[in-house]
Amino acid sequence: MAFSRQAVTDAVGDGLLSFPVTDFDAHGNFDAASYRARIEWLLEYEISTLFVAGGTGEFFNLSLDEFKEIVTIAVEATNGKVPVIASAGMNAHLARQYARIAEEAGADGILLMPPYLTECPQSGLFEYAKSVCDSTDINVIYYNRANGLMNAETVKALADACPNLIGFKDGKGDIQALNTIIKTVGDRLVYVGGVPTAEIFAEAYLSIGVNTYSSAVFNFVPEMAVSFYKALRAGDSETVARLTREFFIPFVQLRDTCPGYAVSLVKAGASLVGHPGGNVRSPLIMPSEDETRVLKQLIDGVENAS
Ligand SMILES: O=C([O-])C(=O)C[C@H](O)[C@@H](O)C(=O)[O-]
Repeated sequence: MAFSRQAVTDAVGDGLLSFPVTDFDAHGNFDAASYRARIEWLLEYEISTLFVAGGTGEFFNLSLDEFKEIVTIAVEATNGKVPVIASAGMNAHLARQYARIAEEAGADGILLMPPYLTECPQSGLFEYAKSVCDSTDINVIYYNRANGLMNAETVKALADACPNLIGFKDGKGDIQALNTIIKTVGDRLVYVGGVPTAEIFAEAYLSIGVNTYSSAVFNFVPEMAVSFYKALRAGDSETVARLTREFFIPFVQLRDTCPGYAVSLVKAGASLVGHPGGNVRSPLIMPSEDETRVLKQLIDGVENAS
């Protein structure tokens, strides 16, 4: 852990958050050299925190050994420039193992994913998250998504019980529920916008006090992603509206044609801009040639405009 708890909290709560894809070679194996080069490239841009092996990094498709290598490389390549957060999840037992690996590799925290597959009562979600928080000294950010949605009372109880819980990442986009959580728990936690293609929600997030979001498109249009974030925070609504119209709305339309494209299109985009990371692993699939052509036009559009 290279940063103090306060420094990690500040970084996660203010600035653009990068969620790199994970590099695979032509045989589908983790490609360490390519991944290291990707992290070094992304660090040339203005980001506040690096979240490795996240959803966009195909956490759900990685072995424990690959996870360990990914976190180790990310910590080395980042070299204390920004905090590194790695994921943890699947079930409480495995999540504690991921947290231990992340901590030993020098990560500053974990993004705790919802439990795998099963429906969960609020008290069970509380126990799941608390057992992981209790097992580690590093910071924890809970990812509120899918079957793991917590209500305001559960988040509040968790924040009271776990001093190392520093943040709450929304992955649902239910503004009423998120606003209730923020107003109930207050500034004890930092709040992160984290729906797929979070930029499409960024204005709504900001209006209720969520200053940061995870950017997957930062993987292939980093300059534009940083410009969008800066325009948002500076109140430049004209730039925000233009980029939303010209890039994010058509991107989200393409994304919504196939489940999993929030990740697959990002991998395709990385290849298109000369930073290939191989193909996604199943159960995800890569976009077709026609879809990749549409994506290329969107990328060319923002690159020509900047
Ligand atoms: O784990 C992840 O990759 C994410 O939380 C989500 C993405 O970065 C999402 O916000 C996006 O697609 O922009």
